[in-house]
Amino acid sequence: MTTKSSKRAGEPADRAGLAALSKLAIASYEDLERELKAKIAVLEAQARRFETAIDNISQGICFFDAGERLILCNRRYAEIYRIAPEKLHAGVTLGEIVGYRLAANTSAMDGDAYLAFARSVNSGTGPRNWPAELKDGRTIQISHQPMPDGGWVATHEDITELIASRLVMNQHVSLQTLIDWVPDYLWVKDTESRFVVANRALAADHGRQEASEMVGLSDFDLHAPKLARQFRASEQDLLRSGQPMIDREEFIVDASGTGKWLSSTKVPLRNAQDEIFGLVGIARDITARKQADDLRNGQAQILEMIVTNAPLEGVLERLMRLIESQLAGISGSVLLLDKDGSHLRHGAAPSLVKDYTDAIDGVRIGPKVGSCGTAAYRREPVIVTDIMNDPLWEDYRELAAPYGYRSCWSTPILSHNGAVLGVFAMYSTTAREPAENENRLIDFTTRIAGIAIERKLAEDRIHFMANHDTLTGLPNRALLSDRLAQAFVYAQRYDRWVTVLFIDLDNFKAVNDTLGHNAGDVLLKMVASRMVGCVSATDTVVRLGGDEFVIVLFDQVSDADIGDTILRKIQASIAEPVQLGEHHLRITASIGIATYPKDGSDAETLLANADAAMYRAKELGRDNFQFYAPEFNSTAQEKFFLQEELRNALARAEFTLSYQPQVDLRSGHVFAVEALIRWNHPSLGTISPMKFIPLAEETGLIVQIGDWVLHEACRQNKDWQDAGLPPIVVCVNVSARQFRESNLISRVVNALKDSELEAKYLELEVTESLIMQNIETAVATMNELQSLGVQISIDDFGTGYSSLSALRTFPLARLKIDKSFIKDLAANENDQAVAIAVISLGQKLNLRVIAEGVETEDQVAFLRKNNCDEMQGYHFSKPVSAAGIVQLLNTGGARPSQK
Ligand SMILES: Nc1nc2c(ncn2[C@@H]2O[C@@H]3COP(=O)(O)O[C@H]4[C@@H](O)[C@H](n5cnc6c(=O)[nH]c(N)nc65)O[C@@H]4COP(=O)(O)O[C@H]3[C@H]2O)c(=O)[nH]1
Repeated sequence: MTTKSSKRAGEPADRAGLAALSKLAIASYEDLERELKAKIAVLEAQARRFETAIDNISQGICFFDAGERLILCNRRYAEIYRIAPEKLHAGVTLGEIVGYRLAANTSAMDGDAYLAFARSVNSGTGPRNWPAELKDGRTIQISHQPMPDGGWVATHEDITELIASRLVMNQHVSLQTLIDWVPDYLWVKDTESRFVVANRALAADHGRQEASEMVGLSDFDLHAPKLARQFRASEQDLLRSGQPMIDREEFIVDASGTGKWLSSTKVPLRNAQDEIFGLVGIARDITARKQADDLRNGQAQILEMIVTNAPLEGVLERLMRLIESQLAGISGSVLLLDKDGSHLRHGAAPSLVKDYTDAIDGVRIGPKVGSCGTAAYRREPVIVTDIMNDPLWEDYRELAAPYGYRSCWSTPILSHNGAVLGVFAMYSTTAREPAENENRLIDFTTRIAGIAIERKLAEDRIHFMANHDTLTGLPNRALLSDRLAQAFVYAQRYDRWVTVLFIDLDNFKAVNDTLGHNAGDVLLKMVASRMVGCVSATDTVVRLGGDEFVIVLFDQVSDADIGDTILRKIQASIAEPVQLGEHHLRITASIGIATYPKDGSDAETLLANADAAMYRAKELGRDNFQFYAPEFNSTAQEKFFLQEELRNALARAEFTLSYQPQVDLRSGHVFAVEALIRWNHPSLGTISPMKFIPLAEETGLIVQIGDWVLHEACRQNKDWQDAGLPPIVVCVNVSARQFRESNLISRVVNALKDSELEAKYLELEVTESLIMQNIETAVATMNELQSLGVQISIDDFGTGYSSLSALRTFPLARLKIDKSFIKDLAANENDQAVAIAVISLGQKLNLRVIAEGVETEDQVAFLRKNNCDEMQGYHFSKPVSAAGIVQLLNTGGARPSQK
């Protein structure tokens, strides 16, 4: 414009100039045009680059002028809204574009609403961002920037996928969060058993801070190779078979070194094509439950051990192992109270160092004896949290120090009635107090240990009782066989002898019967302990039962020593006087001796032979000992033979009665006879009642035999009377067994009835010991007999231990001084004293007294001098036949009975 106006003003002045000017102008124009074209080319290149750039950005972009006309938009904008690009030329209005979008279903709202919204946005001065959700379901993020000239520029970005992936991301994040909250292990593994997903619990227990650190690891990175191989093998099986693994119990050791039991479930993962592409796993820590199960099972197992009498050491050791399996870093120990009640002995401590347990074995209980000795002393738990500082450990610290034991919690083990049986202790190598679960286990353990120990003690007691005599505490017959077997083995090995003494107390029965069982028991205990005192610790004193004892003398060089030493010692110690209440007595023994191997090479034979020797000693007057000789066995055989013969003797009428006269010492008249039985055996000849009456008592035949004697004596007496002889009393011996028979009275009545003898001519002789067996019944029986008119006398008086007060209540006619006191009457002051005492007792009780076994004139003189009423004995007459009595009565004269 400036160039054109200058050319018109200079034309009239210079045509050449004008031409030149024209040339110049043309030249300038061409330059200008060239210049402009160049500039346009540059601009066009820039615009192309701009358009190319705009067209190639991932966002849609559009420029609008103030009149809402499109200045420019890129290809992406057209794509986003699905509008043909040619429609989006410069100048097209926003309203038209909204129309295209409505048609393409790419508008977020209808046309007017959209225009109103766009204008309101554009009325602001600042940029705005919003997501527009198009009707076709996509989401477009729009950034709107108003321009100063009233137009605007906006970018449009299709964020549909982004949102979707964010959603996925969010889901993923929340899933991780979720599984991280789960206290169980959760994981997903690929087909190579590598972790793809893991939760925090799994990661943390395997030493990883973040769950993501587990991704890519395998079990070989977490566990020992063996365990990892197992896991891999089972997972590969699962992946191959497609079979899930449900609740399998697995043991692992985590990164802290703690062992854990897991209950694991693993399930294969399948894709849409049903192909397995991995597995998902969940594992729950069941260590606590497993421990509780183990505890329960262990407890059941231990109780079973207790019930089945497993050795106590085994039970306690199992118990210690059980509690140690429940607690980390704890060693258990049980100490048992020694029999002496003041020391603790090693019971079980499988995890304590042996040198240490040896050192404390036998520790004395007391107020300052570590934890255990003090706990037993105080009978209450003693919790020492630091051995190194606790005053209770002052004297024992050095023992524990080398092994690092720092705390020791001891609890006394008590019996059901509160007696201390031992101490249970838990040792820890850290100085601390027991935790709650440890306290529970202490309770549990002391209870179980108490049951086990008590049971063992009871079993020991039962075993002791089974093998020992309860009264004396001596081994019994059951243990005797064991001891003899041991003794034989020893004797064989070392070429020694074993000697068996069979000991039977003389007249013990009389003590028992007259002084009562308590006195008898005291005597037996005393004798037992005396015998134990006579032998060495390796020998055995056994009570067979009753008053029979056996002593096994081990390790004998020869039996020659025995007679001089031990035998006399035993005899003397048994015979030492004994004070039983008010009674002072002396008991003797008959002893039979048999020696292994010469008298028997097995227990049974040896004992039988010692027994036979003892019988021999009895036969030889008691209070002596006899060495076994083979012929003694014939005595035993003879006894057996006699017993058999005795059974037939009544039927074969082999019994007769002899009668021994009884004489009044003052008048010299026979006033009674004692009926004495005789057995006339066809081949053995006459057998003494001393021999067969005890056999008859043993077998019970005495009842029938005694009945026969009663009938025969009454019949004979009545015969004598019927023959015109002066009436006398017939005395019949009644044995203990007969006296106990409930029908004794009726038998007596029958005998009197059958013989028609008046009751006053019958006297029954009973022994003192017989009455004392059961005083009340005896007195009742005697009263009944007395009411029949039958007299009663006490035979063998002085040998028993009747108390005077009891004697007073007996309905007696006579006392008979035993012939053992009469025998040495002249020389023995003791016997004289007894005889005088019995005579004066009779006088005091208003009873007649008869002395039996009177053989000499001296004895008669003594008895007369001491006012004894009557006598019986060889001095006057031996027992004679019934005919002999007739003769005697006819010649010697008889005086009538006083009754
Ligand atoms: N050394 C000596 N002995 C004399 C003298 N005077 C009599 N004897 C004996 O002493 C025994 C007296 O009888 P026992 O003490 O009742 O002792 C009797 C009695 O306990 C028992 N016995 C005898 N017959 C019977 C009977 O029918 N029934 C019962 N149950 N026992 C009887 O047998 C025992 C022994 O009777 P036997 O051998 O007949 O012995 C009789 C008699 O022969 C004497 O001066 N010196």
